[in-house]
Amino acid sequence: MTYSVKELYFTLQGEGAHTGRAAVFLRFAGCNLWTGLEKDRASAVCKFCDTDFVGTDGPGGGKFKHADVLADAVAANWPGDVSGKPYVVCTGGEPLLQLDQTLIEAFQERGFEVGVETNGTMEAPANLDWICVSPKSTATLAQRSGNELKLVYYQEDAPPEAFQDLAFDFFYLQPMDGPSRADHTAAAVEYCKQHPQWRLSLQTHKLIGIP
Ligand SMILES: C[S@@+](CC[C@H](N)C(=O)[O-])C[C@H]1O[C@@H](n2cnc3c(N)ncnc32)[C@H](O)[C@@H]1O
Ligand SMILES: Nc1nc2[nH]cc(C(=O)O)c2c(=O)[nH]1
Ligand code: SF4
Ligand SMILES: [Mg+2]
Repeated sequence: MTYSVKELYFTLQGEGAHTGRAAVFLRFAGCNLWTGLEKDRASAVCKFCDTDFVGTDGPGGGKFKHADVLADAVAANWPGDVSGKPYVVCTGGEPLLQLDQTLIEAFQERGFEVGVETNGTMEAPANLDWICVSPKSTATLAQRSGNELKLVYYQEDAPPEAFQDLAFDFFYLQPMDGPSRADHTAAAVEYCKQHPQWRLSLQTHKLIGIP
């Protein structure tokens, strides 16, 4: 299968339970909840996306005709002279439109742990090492278990109470970025103080200006 990749780069995981961990970010092109075009944002299921996932023109992006070729490109982005377990975060766009067991195995054969950032509308492959689900508005949640549930807050159609009983190890609220980020942050802080099951996830890469 051919994989369409927007960009591929080495950075630190900025969000959630693995915040601060070195990782290769593999951003797949395309999403099932928004076209990625500004003209369609207001009518999309997911209206607050902070990411350009259209096309294959980003750094390290392109079309990869085989899992081994893409896994080699990811491995080439992991520096050879560092200690610790290599980690790849598959994101997008919606990675589960493309990420399959074959590609995950190809990463693992090269020594990588494999994480995913998904909107949860499709079930995740069974061989992933880390599953982060971030539910969106009215979209039906198919992937209802995993390692972390990271809810962008505040979404009128997706309150934390709708997810608090699902089978995840960690529950995070991530303030919605945009013009009202400060208000969303204050509201998330207050919710976490009142409901300690939930922890705050800040987008730390934005705070320090790394990708
Ligand atoms: C761009 S999405 C790609 C992965 C997948 N489509 C998803 O939505 O989880 C990566 C992460 O950024 C979060 N995100 C997107 N837009 C955001 C925003 N405006 N503020 C805070 N987090 C946002 C998503 O909820 C998700 O956890
Ligand atoms: N540094 C960094 N950490 C991230 N964690 C999740 C991200 C994403 O866009 O999926 C992201 C991202 O875009 N950059
Ligand atoms: S589901 Fe994820 S990639 Fe798709 S529009 Fe929403 S935040 Fe962006
Ligand atoms: Mg991002």
